[in-house]
Amino acid sequence: MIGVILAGGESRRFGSQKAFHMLDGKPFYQHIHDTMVKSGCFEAVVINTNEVLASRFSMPVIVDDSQYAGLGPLTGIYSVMNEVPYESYFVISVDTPFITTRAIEHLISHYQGNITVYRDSEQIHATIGIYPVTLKTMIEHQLKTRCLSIRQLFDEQTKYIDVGDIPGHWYANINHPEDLKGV
Ligand SMILES: Nc1nc2c(ncn2[C@@H]2O[C@H](COP(=O)(O)OP(=O)(O)OP(=O)(O)O)[C@@H](O)[C@H]2O)c(=O)[nH]1
Repeated sequence: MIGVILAGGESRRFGSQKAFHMLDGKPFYQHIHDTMVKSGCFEAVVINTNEVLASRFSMPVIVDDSQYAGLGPLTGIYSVMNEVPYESYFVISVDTPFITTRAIEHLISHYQGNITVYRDSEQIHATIGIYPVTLKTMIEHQLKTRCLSIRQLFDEQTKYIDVGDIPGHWYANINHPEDLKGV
């Protein structure tokens, strides 16, 4: 499985690029990268971003396919599927810096070839999820037709795993600076 850190968004709500926001001496993206590597679950862990941000990372990145630049997370997933062909991809948004190895391992333990994502009582965490490569054609179709919601990929086979299975608020999604308070 390939670990994918999606880090090509605009961070409008946060006010500055979340990927580089420092938390305990490390930028968000580095926290997630270190946790994914530490989990030992991945053949490779890749950062995916847009052309503008690419040079700001301290490690090699996969840049969004220029045909679909600026279209959101689906562009990121599609670009990685193209550049790093593999069976499946564990996708994590860069604004989820508290992810733990336990949470990663738990989701993987439920994966049986269909989309597998976390959810809580209020929302589905589509960007803490596993996506098989078999979706690539459908993702490209969605990009071409500008159906840009990841949820559009979900079907009756999609598996939802409760975040409560793993204690803690490791799934906190940091969209605004205030979201960091009390985590
Ligand atoms: N590679 C890539 N990642 C993206 C793109 N758009 C969003 N993302 C990532 O997808 C995840 C979810 O993004 P959002 O929360 O929807 O948007 P955001 O740009 O981070 O923040 P806002 O501008 O405040 O909506 C984040 O990790 C983003 O970095 C894109 O066009 N390309």
